[in-house]
Amino acid sequence: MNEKTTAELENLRGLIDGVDQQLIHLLRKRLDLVAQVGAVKHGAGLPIYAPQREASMLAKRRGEAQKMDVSPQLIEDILRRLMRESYLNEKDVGFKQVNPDLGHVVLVGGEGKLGGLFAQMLTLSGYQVKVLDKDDWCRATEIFDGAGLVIVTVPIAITCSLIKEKLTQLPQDCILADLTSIKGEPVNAMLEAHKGPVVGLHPMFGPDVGSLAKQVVVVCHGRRSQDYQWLLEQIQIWGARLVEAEPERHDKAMQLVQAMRHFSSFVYGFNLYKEEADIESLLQFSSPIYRLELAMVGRLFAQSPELYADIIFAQKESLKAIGDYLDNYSQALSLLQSGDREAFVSQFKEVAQWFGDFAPQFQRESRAMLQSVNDMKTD
Ligand SMILES: C=C(O[C@@H]1C=C(C(=O)O)C=C[C@H]1O)C(=O)O
Repeated sequence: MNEKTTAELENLRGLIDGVDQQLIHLLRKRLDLVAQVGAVKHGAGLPIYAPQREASMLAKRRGEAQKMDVSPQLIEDILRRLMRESYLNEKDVGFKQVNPDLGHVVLVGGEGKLGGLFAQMLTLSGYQVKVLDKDDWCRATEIFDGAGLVIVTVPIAITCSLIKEKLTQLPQDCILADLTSIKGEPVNAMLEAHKGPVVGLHPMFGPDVGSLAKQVVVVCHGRRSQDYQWLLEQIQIWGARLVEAEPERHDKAMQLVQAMRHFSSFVYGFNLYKEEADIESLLQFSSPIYRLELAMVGRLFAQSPELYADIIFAQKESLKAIGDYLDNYSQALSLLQSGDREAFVSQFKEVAQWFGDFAPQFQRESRAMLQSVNDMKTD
């Protein structure tokens, strides 16, 4: 590089640094305004997450960006990231308490990660939370006395027996709820053990989400839904979206969404291990989609084997879904073995047609994810 180029670059880079510094000031200003919105909403008992405001704001900013020859997608990406920050900051002000007259809440298994998240959200909403974990059963009568809500969040394998054996003497009008990732058997066990209000919940996210905004919680109604309506409202104030489902329909979906999905991620990792793959060099050669796939598989092995065993072994019907997958794999493999390229292409088209509009939708969604995977690269 000659001196002139160096000087020119230095000058321009100095100007860019200045713009970036202004951005930090603007970000600070925006965070302060959002905090004020948070305080107003908290006072009025409104959830922070306001999807309609977001949609109309994004539409306006996209239009304005376009007029200034700035990519609409760029401003949308930036604003979405900023809005995520807004939800995280909500924890500083706490949440409206929908039912101030409720007695205390007991979290059975509250020392687990998901239990911990619910304990935190309930405490931030003004409820008194007591945790009952493995070693506390000797004090159970005292802990349950006066409880308005009991939430069971123990490993799936022991959920039903624990409910049937240990939760039969709860206060009459106390709400009994669970967070188990299957719903049929736990909801039945709760209905059997307790004659008061019962509701099954399944948070469709892990305990490491920073905020519940936009997350989904499945609700399976048990009994006396008017008595736990406030709890559903409370969860919505945390920003989550509720999806009501019959336990059977939920459990059937879980055979694919959880058991089959996690099991095939497990097999993917198992196969890499058996093949003695060199992850370092695979990463070097990987396209962003492959890296994303490795991230999905790798994160499984960063978590508890017991948790995944619980999820995969939860329903014996999942064996059928997983067996079907193996059959379909073999069938597709035989296409390959027969060298019938035409047949493969026509099978591909048939599946693509079945995906319909979802296929291009998933392509758009993954494009954004792949770009952020690429942004994360540092070497
Ligand atoms: C700040 C608000 O709350 C949330 C955060 C937003 C933001 O960061 O711009 C927009 C909408 C809400 O989801 C608001 O309602 O204006």
